[in-house]
Amino acid sequence: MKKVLTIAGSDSSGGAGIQADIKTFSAHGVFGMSVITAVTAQNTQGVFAVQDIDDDVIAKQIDAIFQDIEVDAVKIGMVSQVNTIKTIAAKLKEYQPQNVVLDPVMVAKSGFHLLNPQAKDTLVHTLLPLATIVTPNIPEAEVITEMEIANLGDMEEACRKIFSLGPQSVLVKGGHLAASSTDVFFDGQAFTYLKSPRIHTKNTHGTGCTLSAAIASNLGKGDNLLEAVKKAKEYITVAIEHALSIGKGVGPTHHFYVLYQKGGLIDAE
Ligand SMILES: Nc1ncnc2c1ncn2[C@@H]1O[C@H](COP(=O)(O)OP(=O)(O)O)[C@@H](O)[C@H]1O
Ligand SMILES: Cc1ncc(COP(=O)(O)OP(=O)(O)O)c(N)n1
Repeated sequence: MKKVLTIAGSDSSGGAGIQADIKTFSAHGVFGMSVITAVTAQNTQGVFAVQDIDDDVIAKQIDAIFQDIEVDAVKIGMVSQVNTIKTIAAKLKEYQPQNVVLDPVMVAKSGFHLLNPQAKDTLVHTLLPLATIVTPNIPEAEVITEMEIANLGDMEEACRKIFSLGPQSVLVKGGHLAASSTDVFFDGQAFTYLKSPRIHTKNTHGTGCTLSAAIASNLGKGDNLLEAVKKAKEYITVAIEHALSIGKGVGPTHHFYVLYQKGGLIDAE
């Protein structure tokens, strides 16, 4: 079985962060592991408190996994502090995992800052160059590139600018566009538009986490970058179509547990 690690924050309500990642990994038939960077008190209405985990405990979680288990892909989500980011970057350089998906989480949909604004430059200059793929949403891409993004042409330009910072590829996500939900993928050679119908739902908590965890799962299973991104886009579209009206606010995406079919276990390589 392929083994995929998420390095991210905990969402107590289970819609985003570590919890969304592990659900996504299970739905993809890969074995999920976690390094927790922060604990949030969060629900469908907002984020109410954050406790960052000490750097040495983050480092020891990473060591515990890599010194024992072969890791096929890593997904990185919420990493709020400068020292957290530096610790993770040092460990990635030490263990050299094959596939690194970086979701540069900055602000939750509720408006809460999950990245300390002072840590932005460290994230951009220390973690981005280590990523196989980086997956900013439009507001995050705007912060990284210091440009406004209003349409697909702007998303292409942002992809180029982010690519020049060192990752192997870039996916600018279109969930914050008004009219469509087209994501733009760039691998340094060509642009690919990943289109999906705009789903009219308020329940989109955890969409970015789910998408990046799905990409990591697919890369861990051996897909090339474009295949991994295309399949992940299909997965998130279905997960949003079946999003759950849980709680009083923005409900979470729904994950499908497809491991058991017709009474048997499907091949979960
Ligand atoms: N209403 C929607 N309908 C269809 N796809 C959506 C919708 N909202 C988000 N998505 C998709 O979900 C994925 C995550 O995007 P986005 O919501 O922009 O990320 P984030 O959660 O980081 O803000 C993207 O593939 C995006 O196109
Ligand atoms: C602990 C934690 N990590 C990341 C996020 C952001 O998740 P995202 O998928 O971008 O979805 P929204 O929260 O913005 O709906 C989070 N909220 N919590």
